[in-house]
Amino acid sequence: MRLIIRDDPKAVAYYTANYVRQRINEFKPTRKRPFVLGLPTGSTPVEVYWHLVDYYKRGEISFRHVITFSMDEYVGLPRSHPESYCAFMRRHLYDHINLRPENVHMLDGNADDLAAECQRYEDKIKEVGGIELFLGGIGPDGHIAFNEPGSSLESVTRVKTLAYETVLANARFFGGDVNKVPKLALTVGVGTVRAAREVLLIITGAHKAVALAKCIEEGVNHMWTVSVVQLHPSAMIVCDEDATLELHVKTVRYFKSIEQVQEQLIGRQHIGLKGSISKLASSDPSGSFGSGVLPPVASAATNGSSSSDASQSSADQDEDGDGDGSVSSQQFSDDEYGDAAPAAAPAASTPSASNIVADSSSDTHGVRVDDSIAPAAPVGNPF
Ligand SMILES: O=P(O)(O)OC[C@H]1O[C@](O)(CO)[C@@H](O)[C@@H]1O
Repeated sequence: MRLIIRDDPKAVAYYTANYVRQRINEFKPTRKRPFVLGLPTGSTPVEVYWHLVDYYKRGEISFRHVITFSMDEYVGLPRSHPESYCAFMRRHLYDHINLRPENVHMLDGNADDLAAECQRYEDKIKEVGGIELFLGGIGPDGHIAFNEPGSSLESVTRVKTLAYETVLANARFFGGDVNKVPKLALTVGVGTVRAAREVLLIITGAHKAVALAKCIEEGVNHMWTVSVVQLHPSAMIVCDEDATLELHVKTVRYFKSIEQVQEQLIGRQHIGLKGSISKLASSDPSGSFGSGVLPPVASAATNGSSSSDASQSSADQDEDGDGDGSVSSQQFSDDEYGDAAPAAAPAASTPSASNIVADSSSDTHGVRVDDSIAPAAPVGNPF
């Protein structure tokens, strides 16, 4: 497992969005070989989504051949309700990028047969070849998706009763009224997340510090379902300093030093995704640590790829999947099948990462944008 520690939630979002962009672009998805992405709701990923929207609008990424699966959904809440996870995903991401509607998968918490709906979801994930990257958040009680304490670590998509702690935590989205928070949800299982080829968790805030400590410093335990990432061969947690408050100093130093040593010994340019290493830095032919003084971890502004190295911009993706290489930027914006993908929101209503303001009192999952450029947030007609 890798633990990436950044100063604050903004830097966490920036790192994570860059990582997702690089993973998708490096994968070079095609129609025949799409990139399958699992996505969370909650306040933590909001700024990640706005960065991704921003990258899409700048032509640095395409979602044309990306298939998404949302992690969970409340039971019984109409999809048109602003706090349904369907509405949330549309508001913050889906309505602003070029995902094909048929590639967007969400659980239906109003299905007549909830068990059948969960089975349908699992079947669909298998049908598309499994999830390549599962982006996840956690609750303060250490749940991943809505897999509350005590969930089977082998669980798959199912109906779950929410823990009181989760209901309390989510009451802020329902005017602070716990009675308005749905008590049941559909959620992918712990096993569903584990089956993904890569898991990336974002954890911010002091209120999640105990959960992070349980996840990293103690054993795999169904009472802290996030701890299952210890068993995953390709898992990464990106957290902020506040979330490390309950970790031992030694643990924090250890994970920070890994990043620093790698940068000094290998060089940022030689460290690929998933921590892969192409070669050692030529500036240190002896392979030694030199003076032993480690360079500081770079700030968020220099982390990840720059827009110019956008890991083979999405324009490099082979649109028809026949392996014949790149497409032009014109092809990039066309819809080859005429089945108009969700149009990008007009510039005036586009969320911009640079305009994001922390606002824990807002009802927009703790983040708001300058009203003059806030997304129109069309909600209602679910995919
Ligand atoms: O990011 P927040 O607002 O703390 O919420 C995290 C929550 O969102 C979820 O992703 C629910 O979908 C859970 O993992 C967790 O309960």
